[in-house]
Amino acid sequence: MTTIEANFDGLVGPTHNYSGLSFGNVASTGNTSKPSNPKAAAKQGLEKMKALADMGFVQGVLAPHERPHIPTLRKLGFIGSDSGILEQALKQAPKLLAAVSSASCMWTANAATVSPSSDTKDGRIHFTPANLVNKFHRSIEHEVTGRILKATFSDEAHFAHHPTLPSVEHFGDEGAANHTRFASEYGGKGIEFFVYGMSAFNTQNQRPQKFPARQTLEASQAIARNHGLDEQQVVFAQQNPNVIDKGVFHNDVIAVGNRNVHFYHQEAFLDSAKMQSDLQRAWRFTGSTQKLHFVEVPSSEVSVQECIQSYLFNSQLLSQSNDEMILVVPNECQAQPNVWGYLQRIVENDSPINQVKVFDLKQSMSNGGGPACLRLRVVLTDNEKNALNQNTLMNERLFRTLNHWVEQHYRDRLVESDLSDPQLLQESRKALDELTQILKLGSVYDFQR
Ligand SMILES: NCCC[C@H](NC(=O)CCC(=O)O)C(=O)O
Repeated sequence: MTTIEANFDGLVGPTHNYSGLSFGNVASTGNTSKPSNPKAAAKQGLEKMKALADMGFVQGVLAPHERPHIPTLRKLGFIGSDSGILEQALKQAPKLLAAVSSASCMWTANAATVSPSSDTKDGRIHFTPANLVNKFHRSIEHEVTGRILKATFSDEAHFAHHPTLPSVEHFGDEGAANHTRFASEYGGKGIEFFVYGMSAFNTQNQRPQKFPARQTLEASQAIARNHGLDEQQVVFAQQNPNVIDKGVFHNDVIAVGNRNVHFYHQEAFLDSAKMQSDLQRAWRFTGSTQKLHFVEVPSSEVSVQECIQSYLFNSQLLSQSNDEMILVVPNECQAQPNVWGYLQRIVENDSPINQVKVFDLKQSMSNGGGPACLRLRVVLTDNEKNALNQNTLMNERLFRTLNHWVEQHYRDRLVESDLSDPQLLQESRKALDELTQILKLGSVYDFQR
């Protein structure tokens, strides 16, 4: 039996736009009100998915959500027809309209935390959709995310779906963006590594001062319990509050792990030495005979600022074979001489990273979402892979179908005032209705129920 790691990328939705909704995410606030190109955004994402599928990786697609989300506007007191509601919302609360129109579910690293079956007590894969409570526009994602995950991984013999944690700051949960798994082989015993921004109940602990800590220790602990993980294989580490204050709003902006490699910045963690010794202890527990590699990038070579601008660590670290790893980076890394120089050296040196592959993801990057933000990792055995919804897996045919679908339904320019256009709502619903047929998801959207 072979066990692999699949990537499920979020397909960019038809309302992708720049509304500056994410305080603490400097790309989001820095690009507020710039015109977006949803068509180009969706195509850039599809190109990455197809390239990974062509390289032999299992690549899945997660559908975007219905936006603008009229049910949320109704909940907040807007009444009447859909087009009347959009018009009133634009007049009375344009920022709210922007929030319920965001295509932010594209960043599926925030969709859920996933624990592979070899880590869990009942031998099933466990999913917990993230409550994303720190940002209103993202806090409305989890219900439909849960439905889409269930429509993709429906077989209860293999897949367990948990409800989200309580939607309050104390249990702020941002999903896999703050979670990494280490294991010598995907199918072996692994370490689940949870990184948090603050402890909610222990107010004496250090916290960021300027920007919010989106993930709490208490949320991570609850997920580890719910997923039935062995205490000895779980490590919790605190993010450095100072880097959160510089704009590292998720840990996956400053660290990435795969199998026996942890690639991270010197300033990523509050206590780097403790992070290393805790991981080493858990690594011994897994019984692995391999070495656990710590590839720490010093501030003298690449600054935190350069990491945030280039998204060096928001890369996908992928195993091409047992001893070859490839790093998938956004082309912003080429524009930063220190970062690009570092990447040249790392592939030449005898580090476990042997190859770098560059993608143009500018549309998503301008909202602070790089290659790693766009994907949710799911470790799968052969049986689990066969049990999931096969219509969501990327191949030549699905790539062609989805490109054609984007061509037909997406606009190539969107500004904030377009969000109240009733035509945009109709276009999006029509597109999504078709998409649920392409991916055979059933009726996952409110407008279909
Ligand atoms: N993992 C990357 C997530 C990026 C996402 N950006 C946004 O939602 C920006 C949306 C806007 O500003 O229009 C966030 O901050 O959660």
